[in-house]
Amino acid sequence: MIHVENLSKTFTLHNQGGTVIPVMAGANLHVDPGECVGLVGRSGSGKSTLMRMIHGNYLPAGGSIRIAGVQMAGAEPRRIIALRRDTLGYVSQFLRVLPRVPTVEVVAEPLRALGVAQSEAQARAECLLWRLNIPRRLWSLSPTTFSGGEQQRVNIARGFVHPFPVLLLDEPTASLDAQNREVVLALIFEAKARGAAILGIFHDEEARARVCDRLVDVTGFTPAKTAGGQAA
Ligand SMILES: Nc1ncnc2c1ncn2[C@@H]1O[C@H](COP(=O)(O)OP(=O)(O)OP(=O)(O)O)[C@@H](O)[C@H]1O
Repeated sequence: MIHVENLSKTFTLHNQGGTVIPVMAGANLHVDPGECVGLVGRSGSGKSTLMRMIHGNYLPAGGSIRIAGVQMAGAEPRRIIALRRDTLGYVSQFLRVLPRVPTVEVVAEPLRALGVAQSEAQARAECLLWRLNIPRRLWSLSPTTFSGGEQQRVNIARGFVHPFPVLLLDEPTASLDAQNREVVLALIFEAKARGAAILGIFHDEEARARVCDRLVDVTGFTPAKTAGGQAA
């Protein structure tokens, strides 16, 4: 479902004399349906950068990213938007929402974008908010004033409300207590069981060991390591 081949990335610092920083070269990975792969590597090795390229936020310098058969690198924006709507779910660490939109609508929005009827979208959103222990009295309020852990759970509910075939998870258990962490791990197991291909960054080592089938060390994709034609 996710196929990354010979991917490279450079950042150009336009406000610092156009300095070009190579951060990744020769990155290869794949994630099959029903599999959860964890990205590991020291801080600054490029885990988030790789995830953002796969989500289509960062443009690679070279190489290929195919998701469910679609070539992401260089795809037209409307193709990327369509892929994110149908196929590619993403749970980032931070919730970004429009002010004044009630929490239940924030969670139901991915279903509404797919044309799911309002009543069904709302019911599915409420079910996830209930599973993730967001108090019912908060469902009609905007999540902008919620605690960090509550916002993260709203983000997770939004990412799991539609059975996306591909899921990118950036630290999904980072600010959660033990009980909610178990709920998130259960959601990940359920997604794997229905055949989702999942790529995640988990600093929570125990969570990583429990849900990941394989680990990919991004440190192997740093340009210094791949210089001279060494395989990554
Ligand atoms: N927008 C950007 N502009 C310039 N450099 C960037 C940008 N984003 C990331 N980098 C650089 O790319 C490298 C990889 O960063 P990245 O955030 O992907 O690492 P990471 O492995 O996710 O780190 P951590 O585990 O600390 O979150 C770092 O050296 C970082 O400074």
